Amino acid sequence: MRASMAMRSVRSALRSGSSSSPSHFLRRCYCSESVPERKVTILGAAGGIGQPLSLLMKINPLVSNLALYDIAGTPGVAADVSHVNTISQVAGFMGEDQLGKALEGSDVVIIPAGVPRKPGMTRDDLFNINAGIVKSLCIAIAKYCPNALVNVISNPVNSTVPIAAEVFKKAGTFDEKKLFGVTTLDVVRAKTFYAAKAKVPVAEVNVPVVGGHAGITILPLFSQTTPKSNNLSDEDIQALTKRTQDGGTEVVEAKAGKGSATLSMAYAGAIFADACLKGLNGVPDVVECSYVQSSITELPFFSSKVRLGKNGVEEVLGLGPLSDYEKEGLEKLKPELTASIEKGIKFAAQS
Ligand SMILES: NC(=O)C1=CN([C@@H]2O[C@H](COP(=O)(O)OP(=O)(O)OC[C@H]3O[C@@H](n4cnc5c(N)ncnc54)[C@H](O)[C@@H]3O)[C@@H](O)[C@H]2O)C=CC1
Ligand SMILES: O=C([O-])CC(=O)C(=O)O
Repeated sequence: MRASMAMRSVRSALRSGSSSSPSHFLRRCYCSESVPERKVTILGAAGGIGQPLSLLMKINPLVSNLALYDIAGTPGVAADVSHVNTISQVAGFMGEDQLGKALEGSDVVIIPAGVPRKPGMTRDDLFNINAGIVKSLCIAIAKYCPNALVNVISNPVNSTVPIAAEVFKKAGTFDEKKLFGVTTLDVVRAKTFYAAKAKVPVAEVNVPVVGGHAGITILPLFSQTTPKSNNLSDEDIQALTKRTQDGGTEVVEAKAGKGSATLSMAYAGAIFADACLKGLNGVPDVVECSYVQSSITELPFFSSKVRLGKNGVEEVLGLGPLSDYEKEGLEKLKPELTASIEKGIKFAAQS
């Protein structure tokens, strides 16, 4: 009796677009309902994010094939993850000559490849190394799985997504509906910090986070939070905004030279990839924030809520009503975000 109730709730979670519920996400690993075959490839799978993300994708029942690629270390990660008794088949790929095989037939490619920050660095300080890594991986994506949805995690996301777009344009495969910068961790943080401050159940909290993914370009819209709390002052909202903007730095400093967020990022990346898979599978009303090609502001790339569907982005949703504080934050972020976008485009054009 209890088992059949559990299966019913698992099945309804599979159908529903509420991809952000952690309990649904974990319970679904016991589900055997038939869903389309889907291949997910992780590029950078042996890294700090890549390993836990590989595990989380292994327990996602929407995944039938999981390809784990890195320049080193993937045989061990793949062997380890492959012993988890869930339905997906796992294969490890190592080195550039195996990249094509890792990508072939992929529906969703997740890119956490690249170097992370150390204390004192900005995300933009990673540009010189990560821009080239993302570029070369995107050249391979254009060749081997041009129709895949691409989830870019590698920083600086504000620039690496425009780089990916330029690579795909050059290859003639660009589809703006299929390219995403993963900003889910900003949403995850905003929800966590807000729930703790407002003393509301964290699982019920929703906060859109718009703009980009670095410092002041991260703009949480706490005025649109649900459930609404009336016990927070303007100062509280400003402090929550700042903490969300500095969330990455908080982790970088706490790790004291041993990298940046990996576990919470793997969780966030798994939520976003799950939302992409649900959209591909035709689940209605799947909405997540993501950094995409956009016309909701004058900036060519912008993060906002997007509705995901069978072809990727179905609709880029508008910003909704903003408080005066958020309007000010929006204007302040535009010059930095514009410069990061231009830097990415210029790099792709020159290299
Ligand atoms: N979008 C977001 O919210 C977040 C983004 N990040 C970013 O994610 C990236 C990865 O972070 P970590 O996993 O902590 O770093 P890490 O150094 O632990 O792992 C990176 C992995 O990428 C691999 N790699 C390097 N070049 C590669 C290539 N050409 N092809 C395939 N794999 C390659 C490395 O071998 C390594 O295993 C960083 O750029 C970091 O800033 C981190 C946290 C949050
Ligand atoms: O802060 C970093 O370098 C990693 C990152 O993007 C985040 O944790 O949001």
